[in-house]
Amino acid sequence: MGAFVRPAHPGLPGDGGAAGGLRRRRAGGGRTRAAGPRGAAGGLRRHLGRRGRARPAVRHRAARPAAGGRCAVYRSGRPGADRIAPRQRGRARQCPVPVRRGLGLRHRRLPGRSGLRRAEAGARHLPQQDLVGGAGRPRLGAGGRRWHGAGLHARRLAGRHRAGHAGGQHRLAGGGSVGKRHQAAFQGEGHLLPHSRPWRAAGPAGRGAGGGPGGGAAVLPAGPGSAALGVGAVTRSVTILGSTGSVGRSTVALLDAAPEGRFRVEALVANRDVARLAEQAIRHRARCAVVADPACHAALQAALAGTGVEAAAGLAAVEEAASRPADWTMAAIVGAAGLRSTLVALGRGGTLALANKESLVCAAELVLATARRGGATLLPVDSEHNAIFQALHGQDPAGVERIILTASGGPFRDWDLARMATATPAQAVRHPVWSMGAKISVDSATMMNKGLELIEAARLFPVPEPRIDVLVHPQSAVHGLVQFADGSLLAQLGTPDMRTPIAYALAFPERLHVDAPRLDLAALGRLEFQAPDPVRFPALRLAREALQAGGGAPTILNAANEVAVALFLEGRLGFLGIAAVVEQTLESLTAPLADGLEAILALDAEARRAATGFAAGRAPAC
Ligand SMILES: NC(=O)C1=CN([C@@H]2O[C@H](COP(=O)(O)OP(=O)(O)OC[C@H]3O[C@@H](n4cnc5c(N)ncnc54)[C@H](OP(=O)(O)O)[C@@H]3O)[C@@H](O)[C@H]2O)C=CC1
Ligand SMILES: CC(=O)[C@@H](O)[C@H](O)COP(=O)(O)O
Ligand SMILES: [Mn+2]
Repeated sequence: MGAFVRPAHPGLPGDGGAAGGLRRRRAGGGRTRAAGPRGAAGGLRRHLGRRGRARPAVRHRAARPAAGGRCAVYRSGRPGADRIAPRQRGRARQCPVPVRRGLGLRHRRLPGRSGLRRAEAGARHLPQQDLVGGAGRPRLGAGGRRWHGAGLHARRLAGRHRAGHAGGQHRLAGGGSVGKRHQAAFQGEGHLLPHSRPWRAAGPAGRGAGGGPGGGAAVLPAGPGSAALGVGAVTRSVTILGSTGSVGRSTVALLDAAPEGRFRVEALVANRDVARLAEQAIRHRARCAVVADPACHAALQAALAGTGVEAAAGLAAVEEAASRPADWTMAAIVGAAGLRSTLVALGRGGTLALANKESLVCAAELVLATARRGGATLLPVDSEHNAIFQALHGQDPAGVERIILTASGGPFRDWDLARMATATPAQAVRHPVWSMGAKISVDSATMMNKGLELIEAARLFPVPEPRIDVLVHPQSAVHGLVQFADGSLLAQLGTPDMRTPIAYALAFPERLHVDAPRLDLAALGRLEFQAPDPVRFPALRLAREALQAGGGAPTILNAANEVAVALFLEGRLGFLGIAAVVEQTLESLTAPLADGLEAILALDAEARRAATGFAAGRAPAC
């Protein structure tokens, strides 16, 4: 179908061949043709079998020594070819917009944020954190309304998970049901269906967007009975999971700016930043404040003594905080460490604003099924997904042809591979546009962030993977685009300030006033777009391949990446080693779609062990 192009990959001494492993395995190391439309995913797919098919256990493959390799790029062979059939792969497409270089726009960073934060959810923490089988398991669905899912998405989920949901009519926001038109138009992963009617305003808090009794659609905009909040006079209760981080603090800043009485804080959760957590909790008179690290409990108790704010610590306390009734919950814990609390919040209904993309990457089906079961409304906060969500607002999904995620290109956008091999943590977290936590900043530097976002988009939106593109856009003014059947391209633009997408989720379907700098297009002058470089940024390809492979591959990808990023930040792995370790881990393990939380966490832990081993086997700082 598509022409097959092989640009030379210079490789590097000690580079683990991050650019070529899966394909090398498939192609036998030689020059080959693309393996048909699904070519890029063939390596993983062959091991995984049909997506979602139950297999007894994780399989290990013997570790192969990685070697520098060459990288394949697939390009669509004819104009519009990748637009025709959902299953065709038109990858790394040439950007139709002329490419220009050299213009930058700096994001006004949040005051007080240091550039280099530790990786809170890194390799060292997560497996030990009692994520598997620990105390306080989420009460998934307990007390929640039953999901009567039988529509397109419901059936797909039920097919992959033996979750026991059956029968009934899957209702969309606005009271409609998933129709044949949707099924015909979207055969992909998408679960966030904008309704063909304009989305409606909020109903009683705590109710899902299911549209009526027995509803409970997961990632839907408001319908009757929706938990979407609006900005009316009623006080809304808010919980922030990860309140001390970059997203958490932007969320608190919106609460600070809101009129008195508009929002009330139920719970705030952090890992170890007692001082900031206590300050936030006291200022907003939170009902409770929780640190995940039990070692910080005494300090938190001391900081909150006499304030009336309840202090708690440990994983069970984090989940208890997430289970408290709140109209709106921000999921902004970094990494898969945020999965359990995200599930707990979704399981009790209400609105969940999702920043924690890793949860969706490692456990999409479970997250979405839990949201449906709980009757929760899931609103995307990640800037690109929020932009696309805005562009989809009121649109008929049948008319959506393609979605485009923009990427800044990160701090190493113009670096060659030899220079990237020398990149330090301090350089990697210095994002050219956004001010963010350390982990996501490194992800931006490798472009794994865009890979995770690709998977996130495929899970959220009714557009299959081949019709999700990534374009490097250094100004980060255009956050996401949707292309429609009539050729229209709708985009959301704004200055790079997370308060804007968070506010959209906080007030949805209305809008809050946000004191973010306005985008000055005349000052900006021009917008540049270019195709990502798959040789210098193999992580994006790995994520696409994991998405195509399905099964447990995205879980493995995410876990290996978290390990590799944490080791990089600790100075124990070179920058190029991040993608190499992820690739080696993906090659070494095969797994079907994990069925249920414990299986997902077991696979996550297995991938972390494998990734740690691969990283240890590399020369220092490679
Ligand atoms: N930053 C951004 O602009 C964007 C971020 N995101 C996503 O949002 C999430 C958060 O990112 P960001 O705010 O940058 O991250 P930060 O590192 O800045 O903040 C992470 C937050 O999570 C807390 N935390 C870390 N580990 C745990 C744990 N095991 N249990 C409970 N709390 C924990 C931290 O607490 P403490 O401070 O005590 O360590 C902190 O509050 C990530 O998934 C990221 O991908 C998505 C889009 C944009
Ligand atoms: C703000 C946000 O959503 C981040 O995910 C951001 O997009 C990261 O920048 P990159 O585009 O460089 O990954
Ligand atoms: Mn993003």
